[in-house]
Amino acid sequence: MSESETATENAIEIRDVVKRYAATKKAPPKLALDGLSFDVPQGQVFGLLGPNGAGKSTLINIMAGTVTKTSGTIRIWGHDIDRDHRNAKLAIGIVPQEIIFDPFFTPYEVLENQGGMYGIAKALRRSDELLRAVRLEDKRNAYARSLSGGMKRRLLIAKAMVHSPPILVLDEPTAGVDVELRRQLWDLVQELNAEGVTVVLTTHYLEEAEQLCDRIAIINHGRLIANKPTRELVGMMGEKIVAVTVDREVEALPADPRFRKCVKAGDRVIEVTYDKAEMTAGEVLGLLQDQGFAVEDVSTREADLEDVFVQLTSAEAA
Ligand SMILES: Nc1ncnc2c1ncn2[C@@H]1O[C@H](COP(=O)(O)OP(=O)(O)OP(=O)(O)O)[C@@H](O)[C@H]1O
Repeated sequence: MSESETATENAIEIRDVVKRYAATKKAPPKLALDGLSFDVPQGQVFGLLGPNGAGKSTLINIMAGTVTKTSGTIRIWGHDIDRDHRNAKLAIGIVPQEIIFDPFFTPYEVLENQGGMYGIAKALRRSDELLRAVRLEDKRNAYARSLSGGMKRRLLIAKAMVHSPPILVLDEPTAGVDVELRRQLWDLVQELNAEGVTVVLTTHYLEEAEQLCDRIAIINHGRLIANKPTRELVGMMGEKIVAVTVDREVEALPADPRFRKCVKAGDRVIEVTYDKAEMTAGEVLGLLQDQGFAVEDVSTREADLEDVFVQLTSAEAA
């Protein structure tokens, strides 16, 4: 971080941001962001979630300077992206969704070129250090086109960190990446965060958000519908789910006013969602038995982020 940079408690402040895409021949105008406001506190791993088309990429592209917002303000590390574009840009590193490299550059050259673009003197560049950080030192001089998909993603992260920004934004960092590689990328994100980098990521994998993020904001139709510490969000519903295997095929589902949800989760499996404050798993089983089901097996789980996400986004759609 250079001395000219102003630290604030929030790494990013988003206020009343609206983005309206103009109509094209093929599509009508689209309100992609509808007055979005939230803060990303410094030092956190912050998850930005939402269904397809919610507006996540639009927001990231506005921060990256590739999409112009219609109105509202964004401050990055205290710098307004319109009035102090240069410092705002220096404070953030963005890893885009698509992987684009010139196939004939080596990882080392990709990082050196990026350093040059930021005007970093050759002696001050950290290309080799970054290659080590993303475990690509042995690919230093290979053509970018010969790297695997996961290696390319790691190189993109190194590229976004060339100017040592205090904030790193990753748009779908693990989309289409296998499980082992996903874990490697998670480790990398956690290492960077432990070194003090504030990380913002969008993801479709709710498990990823639940494991990595300190705080999660959910957007839907360009509006904020939740913004809470992950643990609070997951615990929000206080719901529990009990899956009961019964002795025969389920034809008619049992009913009780206290069941939040009751669904058939297999030929002989009934899944009941209930509120821990209202009833216990034992009472659910008792009710099932009263209604003529003999219980063969039972498993329970707490509601997870996926349940919260489905509930919040479907409530909005209703
Ligand atoms: N250049 C554009 N012109 C017109 N409409 C656009 C443009 N880019 C995005 N949109 C529309 O704006 C809305 C938000 O899109 P955006 O890509 O920001 O969503 P997203 O949350 O990132 O979704 P995904 O997870 O699928 O990338 C969508 O309805 C999309 O079709």
